[in-house]
Amino acid sequence: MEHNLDLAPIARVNGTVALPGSKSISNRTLLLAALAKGSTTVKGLLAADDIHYMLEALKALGIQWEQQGDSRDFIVHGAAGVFPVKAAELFLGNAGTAFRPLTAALALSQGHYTLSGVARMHERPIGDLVNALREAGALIECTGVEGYPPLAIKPASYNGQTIKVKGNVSSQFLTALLMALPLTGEAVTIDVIGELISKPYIDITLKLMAKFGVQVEQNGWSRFTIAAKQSYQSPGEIDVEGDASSASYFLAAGAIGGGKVRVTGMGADSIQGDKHFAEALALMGAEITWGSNYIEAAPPASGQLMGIDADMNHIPDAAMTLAIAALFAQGPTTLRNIASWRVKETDRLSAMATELRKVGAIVVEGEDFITITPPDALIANAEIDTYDDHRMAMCFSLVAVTGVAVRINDPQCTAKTFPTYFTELAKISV
Ligand SMILES: O=C(O)C1=C[C@@H](OP(=O)(O)O)[C@@H](O)[C@H](O)C1
Ligand SMILES: C=C(OP(=O)(O)O)C(=O)O
Repeated sequence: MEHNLDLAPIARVNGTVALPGSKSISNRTLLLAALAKGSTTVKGLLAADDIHYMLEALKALGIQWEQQGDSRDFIVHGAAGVFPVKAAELFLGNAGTAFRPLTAALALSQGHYTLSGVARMHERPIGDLVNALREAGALIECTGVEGYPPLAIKPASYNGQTIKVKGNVSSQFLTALLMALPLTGEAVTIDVIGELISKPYIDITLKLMAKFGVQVEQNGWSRFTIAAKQSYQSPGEIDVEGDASSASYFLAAGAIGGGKVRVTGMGADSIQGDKHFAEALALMGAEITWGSNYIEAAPPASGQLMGIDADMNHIPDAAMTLAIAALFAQGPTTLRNIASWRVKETDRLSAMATELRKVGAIVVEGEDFITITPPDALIANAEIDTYDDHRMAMCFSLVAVTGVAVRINDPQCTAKTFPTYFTELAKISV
């Protein structure tokens, strides 16, 4: 089903948005709860495609879980490190946070498993994770193109005391190893080869593992050591924070759109790196107010956002939102160190450059950076393609917040992480 959404100019935004659950925390928590001893109540789970794929995969692997009525609270009955089902075919859409961690956990699970996804998932690299696991004895076949999904996993004896993994394509490979390796019960050291990208996502992984009773000794960003004989134990109950990447659209709307916008469900105490998006917005001049469980954004006192030149490696998802805020800033904005954009839901560097030009921006697309010079006046009624990328749809909706009409093609792609996005945007549009 493809259609488009015409967004009329939004004169002003104002109000509060209760954020949906964090994608990164939801999928990690589900997997850890499934691998733990005991039952875990997961409160405030995100309702979106990426989490649906993880839930269905866990069910196919024999993990029992129940939703509590119509709420977003789920009880997951952990299987103490062993998936009960020893042969399964899993379909994981385009959910990196399901695909990568499940690959590692299943490679250590002594069964026959296949993992596949949508066409784009089969273009997203996974070779660095597959090779790290193979060196430790895992039997994993790339059944299409080497280095990419789909994957077929067979039972194998595992023998890795030291595992090396490259860190420069996706941090999800290290996250996957960290979450899975305690299943072996052996002491293991993970060495990260080369620069690690997207570091704050590793913090989320380690903090959630600790909640489930597994400690990792961290030596900078290059060595992680897991002591022997640790196993996941249910913490009883876990609250999923609001999604900090989803927050970025509303905070940017507040900075651009003439009113105050507050997001609740995560704030200064959040374990998500994307909370730092608010600092980048402050650098552009926005008025930001932090609470322990909320962030609020309003336009600069001067009324004019300023362009910035900044490294965005720590917040690759929320950084896309800054590319749109740049349209309303004075002077150019350069977002650097974002090569990973090319291997996400689409080639985001190329997609962003193409669509920003449609609204009149002058854009330089580098291998790992983008420079956006805003036009004097945005072109109205641009027809924005979204490339099956939820973040492209959510980002470009903000064009309407400056009072310029815009058409968003295939807006339903927000279902990956935020199916109710456009309803929430309408609620703060006044
Ligand atoms: O671990 C995670 O939850 C994520 C890590 C990031 O990916 P990379 O490490 O591939 O940059 C991010 O873009 C993705 O949306 C979620
Ligand atoms: C990169 C993203 O997703 P994934 O978890 O599939 O990598 C994203 O949500 O922007």
